[in-house]
This record gives sequence, C-alpha cells and structure tokens, in this order.
Amino acid sequence: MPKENPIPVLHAEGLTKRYGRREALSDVDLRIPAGRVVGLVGPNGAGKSTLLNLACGLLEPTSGSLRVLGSRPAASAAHLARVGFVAQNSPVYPSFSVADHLRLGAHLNPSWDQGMAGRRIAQVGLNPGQKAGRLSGGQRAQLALTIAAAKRPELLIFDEPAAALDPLARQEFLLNLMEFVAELGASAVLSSHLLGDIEQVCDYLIVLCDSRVQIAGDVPDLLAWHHRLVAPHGDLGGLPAGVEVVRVEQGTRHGSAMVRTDLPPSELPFRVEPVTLEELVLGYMSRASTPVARTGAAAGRGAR
Ligand SMILES: Nc1ncnc2c1ncn2[C@@H]1O[C@H](COP(=O)(O)OP(=O)(O)OP(=O)(O)O)[C@@H](O)[C@H]1O
Repeated sequence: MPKENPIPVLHAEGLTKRYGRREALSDVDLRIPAGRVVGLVGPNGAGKSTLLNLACGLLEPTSGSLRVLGSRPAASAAHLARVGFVAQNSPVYPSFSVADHLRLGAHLNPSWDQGMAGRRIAQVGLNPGQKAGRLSGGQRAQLALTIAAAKRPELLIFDEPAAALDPLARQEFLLNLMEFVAELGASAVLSSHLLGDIEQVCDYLIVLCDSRVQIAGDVPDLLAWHHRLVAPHGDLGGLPAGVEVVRVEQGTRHGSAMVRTDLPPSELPFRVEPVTLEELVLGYMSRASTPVARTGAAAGRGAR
C-alpha cells in the first residue's frame, strides 16, 4: 500500500474571515489528508465559497492560518500551478474560443498537458472554434474542468461544479472528475448542495454550518461512528456515557435519535440502525439550526 503523504492538502488553524461585521468563517480548524475527494456541504451562506476562495488565495484570512499543500495559498507562481480552481458558475472569457482557452492555459502553466486537454475537449464534444460566451452552462463547466485538470495540479478545487448541469451531463462530469483525480493522483475539494453527488464521489466529508465546521472526516469512519437509535414510545432516556446526540425525531409511536459514539452497536440500547451520508449531513445541519441537548462524555466535543 502506498504511504500517505504526511503534508495535509489543507490545514486551517483558528481560521476566521470577516466581511465587515459579518463573520463568514469562525475559528475553523481543519486538517484534510492528501489523496481524498472531499465534499464540502452546508446551507446557503454557511461559508463554503469563502473557505474555497481563501484556499485559492483570492481572499486573505482575518485571523488564524491556512496552509494549502504545505504553503500559504497562492504563495508563488509555482504554488499556483499546483492548484486547479473552478469558481462557481465556471467563469470563462466570453470572446475567446475554446482553443484560445487551451492556448492561454498552455502559456500560463508550466506543466500543461496539451494531449489531455485536446483529448478531453474532443471527448465531451466541444468545438475548438466555438466562442466560450456561446457555450451552454454545462459546456462551460466541462471547459473549466478540462483547463483545471490539464494544469496537472495536485489539488483540484471546485465551487458547486455541477449546479448548472443536466442530470446526464452531471453524471458525466462526476465520472470525469473521478478519472482525473485517479489519473493525476490528485486530491479534490468540491462544494455542493447535491448530496447524491457527494455520496457518489467523495470519500471525505466536511459539514459547514453557520461559519463553523460541524463535522469532518473520512466517510467510512463517519458512517461507522454514527447510528440511529429507535425507541418504542419515543423514550430515548438512559443513553450510556460517550454517546453524543446529534438529532432527535419524535414520531407518534417511535422516537429516534442520531448519535455519535465510539461504542460498538452491540453496546447501545434500543434498536440500532445505520445512517446514510445524507442523513448524517441533514442531522448536523439541523443540529446547527436547532441545537439539542447532548448526553454523555462526548457532549461538547468538537466533532472534527
Ligand atoms: N464579499 C462579501 N461581502 C460581504 N459579505 C459576504 C461576501 N461574500 C460572502 N459574504 C457573506 O458571508 C457569508 C458566507 O458566504 P459564502 O458565499 O461563503 O457562503 P456559501 O456557503 O458559499 O453559500 P452558498 O451555498 O449560498 O453559495 C454569507 O453570509 C454571505 O452573505
């Protein structure tokens, strides 16, 4: 098994970003290991774009620190070449043709892979002579992904990459993204509201709500640590120490609680069911909007 790169792709400590009096990121600590496809999810206004723009050096932190691939974001031209970024709505130069974009990419990036760029443009059926301003939203997204990947970056960052795509184009885009990550041996971070997409391609998850990280970690670990406890008559009292309640739902005949714990399911009371990634995300999002009482030794522990 290849040894994991010890330098995290993204390392934030006490990262805070304010726009005037509005705090968009509050004291964020994150350490994302290399080689992951990271899903960044959270409600509108949570701070996702702010985090991604900080990672690309388009914004400066108000306080705290952020390192990307071991350096300050956009520390140098060489560092910029190691990061591919596709901003929300895949901006392009409208009066430049597809081929112009590739020429510009080749001119600006020392490790540009023209073979890959050309292959991919042909594969997704883009006409090299077409002006980028006349491409559809989905075609623009494909062009932007091609440019980001042909830089052969170590880290690809996407802000809601698939939002403008129809279901088929989105499926293709996600498959291409996975291929690129595998082919380049790269890491990727993508923000999205589409939990199905996140579930399909991401192996690391960050839930950001209200400017704070609610939970972050490798998806298999997160799924192993979270369970749904279902109690008849909704009586969910008497949980053992070390069980943190994330979300409670009361039905007429049953009550259920999504909990986080290191304890094995056999040591938990009530009926124990697994949770899906989507349920996990929704659990943390709803907790952030309506905090519930927590139980046991894990209460108050930063879920990172
Ligand atoms: N340039 C800016 N000036 C002032 N406030 C801003 C600016 N950019 C973002 N904000 C505020 O910071 C907060 C976080 O915004 P951000 O765009 O990072 O959220 P987001 O999670 O990406 O949202 P969405 O899912 O809607 O794209 C929001 O309250 C937003 O209004």
